[in-house]
Amino acid sequence: MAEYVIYETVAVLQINNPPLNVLSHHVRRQLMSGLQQALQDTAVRSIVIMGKGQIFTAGADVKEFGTEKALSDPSLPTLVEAVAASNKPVVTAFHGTTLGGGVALALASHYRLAASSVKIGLPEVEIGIVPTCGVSQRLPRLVGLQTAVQMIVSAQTMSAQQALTTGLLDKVVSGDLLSEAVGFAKSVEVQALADRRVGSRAVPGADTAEDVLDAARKRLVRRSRGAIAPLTCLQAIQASLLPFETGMKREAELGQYLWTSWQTGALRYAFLAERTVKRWYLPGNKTVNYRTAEPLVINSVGVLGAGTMGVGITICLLQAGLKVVLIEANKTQLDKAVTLIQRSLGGRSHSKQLSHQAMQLRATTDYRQLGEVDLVIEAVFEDLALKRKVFQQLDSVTKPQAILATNTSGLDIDKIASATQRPDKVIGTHFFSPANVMRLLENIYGRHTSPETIATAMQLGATIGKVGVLVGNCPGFVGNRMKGLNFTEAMFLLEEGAEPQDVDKVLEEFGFAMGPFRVSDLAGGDVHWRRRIQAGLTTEQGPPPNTPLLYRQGNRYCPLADMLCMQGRFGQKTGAGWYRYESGSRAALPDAVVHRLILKHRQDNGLQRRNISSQEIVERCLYPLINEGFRILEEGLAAGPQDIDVIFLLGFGWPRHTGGPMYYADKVVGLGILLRCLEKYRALHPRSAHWVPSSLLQTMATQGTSLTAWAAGSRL
Ligand SMILES: CCCCCCCCCCCCC[C@H](O)CC(=O)SCCNC(=O)CCNC(=O)[C@H](O)C(C)(C)COP(=O)(O)OP(=O)(O)OC[C@H]1O[C@@H](n2cnc3c(N)ncnc32)[C@H](O)[C@@H]1OP(=O)(O)O
Ligand SMILES: NC(=O)c1ccc[n+]([C@@H]2O[C@H](COP(=O)([O-])OP(=O)(O)OC[C@H]3O[C@@H](n4cnc5c(N)ncnc54)[C@H](O)[C@@H]3O)[C@@H](O)[C@H]2O)c1
Repeated sequence: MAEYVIYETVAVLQINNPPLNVLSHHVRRQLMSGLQQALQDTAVRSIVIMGKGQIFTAGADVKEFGTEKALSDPSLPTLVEAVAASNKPVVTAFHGTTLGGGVALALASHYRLAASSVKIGLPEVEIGIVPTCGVSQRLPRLVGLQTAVQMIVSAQTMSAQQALTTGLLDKVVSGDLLSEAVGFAKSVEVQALADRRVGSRAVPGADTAEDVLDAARKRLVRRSRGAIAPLTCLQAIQASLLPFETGMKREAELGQYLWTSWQTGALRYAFLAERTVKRWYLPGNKTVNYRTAEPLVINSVGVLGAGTMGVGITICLLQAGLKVVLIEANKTQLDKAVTLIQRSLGGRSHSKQLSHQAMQLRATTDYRQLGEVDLVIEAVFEDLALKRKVFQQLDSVTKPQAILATNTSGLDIDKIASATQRPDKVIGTHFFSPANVMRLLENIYGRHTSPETIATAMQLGATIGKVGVLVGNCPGFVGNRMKGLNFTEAMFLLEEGAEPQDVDKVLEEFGFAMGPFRVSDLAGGDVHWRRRIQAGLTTEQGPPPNTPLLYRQGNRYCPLADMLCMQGRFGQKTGAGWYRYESGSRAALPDAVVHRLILKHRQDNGLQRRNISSQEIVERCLYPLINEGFRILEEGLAAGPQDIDVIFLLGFGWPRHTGGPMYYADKVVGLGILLRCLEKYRALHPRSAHWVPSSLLQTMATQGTSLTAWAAGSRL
């Protein structure tokens, strides 16, 4: 709702729609009637618009998008233009987070003032729409093209000081916002409004417009990777160079184009899915959930193993203000890790300038130092016997109530837990590389993991700024189990005629930040090699005795990745993998050694080379992965498709404008087409079981049920 209060000659319209004052239809209706009342009331000489509670407003109600309510009268564009047309000065006063439609209201107003706490942003591009309601036309006129591009195309937020400097704000106040706003409104009641109407101004610095727009266009073409919103938003900003009314028409056209594109649906789904997975429950037992299970308080954490992951995990924990005890068996590695951690926290090692966070780190080779920690995250080599040994040690050195978590990429949580006397306190906390950058935390519960331990791991994720997703225990869990098939098929494509750079290029054009072979080189090919050795698929010397080269454990098998690892080509960490890397550079350069290895492998095994289309590369690399997602839902190892999609959006760089693998299958490909495609490849590749369609998918495709509808009833 919106409240209407008169302060002498000032009418104050206060949005009151907790928690985020979003501009839902009922709020818009009340704002509009309040505005009309103020305009008709002759005693009223100025109007203030502001918000009650934590923030001014998070903008339009995203949950109304795609429903009639979003455009129900008064739509947001109508309300905003009514403010712009006011013949009484309108002052918008904002505080806290102010986003989207809230900025539109402010730009249509004659004056803008804000509390110093304000954070101003235009996240529309992130949900695949143009910031319409005049934002793309008025903002450049107020702050110039460069700043408008940064705010609209890159969704960069602005602080109060920046907003004042750029001219977005007229005043920053530190006292009581309401009284400051009323006082300010009174002070401008006699001012002329003509030059206060932002739409009537020219865009400052228009003479360099083409350079600014060109530079932005070049950057976006490189970075958009199939997402249409950023370039469309840039076109809308470009229209601000036209006369205002012409520009407004162009903005509406471009707004309609994105509003009706499938990508905005996918981006909105991704936004809401990240929030939905926070409301976790145990698949198969809804009584255990985020409301019923109480997390333990965690103040100090032990990290075991100071390698690639241990370092990233430690940085996250320290940045969240937790105390960390870092244990590493190899003293040289430990010292290297401490230097890396201190550097990334902004301090220099061995100097008084260590940041406060870095001071919370204790690094040692002595396990006994873990005696007082509340939780331990183990990140030693991916070896089940070794992990069971260290969990036994942890069981004896840590306090009985401490939680023991493992960062394994896919080993059996129950097997690790059974090495301890406290399997109820053992859980998988699977970070993604680089652990201090990737926002995902895949939490894996075992057969005995208690609700309290699950709640603690989920809370830990939120504390360190990660999005926690709860999944069940199976080889590779959800992420790596599905991703493994993407990599398996990518290697088969090499046997059949492609080069690593061909496959990576197609998947990067599809929208992935990196293709499967570049990702393998980043994470280290040895991690998954250790897993294949653990699974008995290969050995450090090659195929296990009496095992065919191209067929293992009942399935077609490609040994190319093993061959690279046997040569010590683990990727970036060894300077060569599927690509070669010049020293100090992360640029992946095609490598003749790999080309020759693939050629020889084909010749030695009578594998015919053929041309492979981009469409086939997309289908072969993504559809088995999606099919495996359906199997995971069937097995009850994930609560819903959102959980799987968030894992891929935040853990594997799945292109956000396609919503994630399950949404993409459901809304873009179509389950019927997906099923037929799986059946086609099943016939072509009978020795790969991953082409057998999941029965859940078959049921849905034949019954014409959508996955979203299937999942809708299941969330808490
Ligand atoms: C065919 C005809 C075509 C006509 C074409 C054009 C018509 C145009 C008509 C509309 C014009 C719109 C114009 C305007 O420019 C558009 C916008 O304003 S778009 C919205 C912009 N705002 C956002 O994207 C908000 C993003 N939100 C956030 O970044 C964060 O939520 C936050 C505000 C920073 C708060 O963060 P947190 O404190 O961490 O809280 P959560 O994120 O967990 O959120 C809590 C809760 O609130 C829900 N929520 C958040 N924002 C919105 C929102 N804008 N609308 C609705 N709901 C929102 C969130 O989902 C959580 O919900 P829960 O999961 O608890 O149910
Ligand atoms: N690298 C990735 O992309 C990635 C991503 C997610 C999960 N993981 C998992 O995280 C774990 C660690 O992987 P990593 O890439 O950081 O490996 P790594 O080889 O970089 O580091 C492992 C570290 O553990 C140390 N160590 C070994 N045995 C120890 C012991 N008994 N006590 C203390 N320290 C010991 C080693 O000296 C080494 O420094 C593995 O289980 C891996 O599967 C890795």
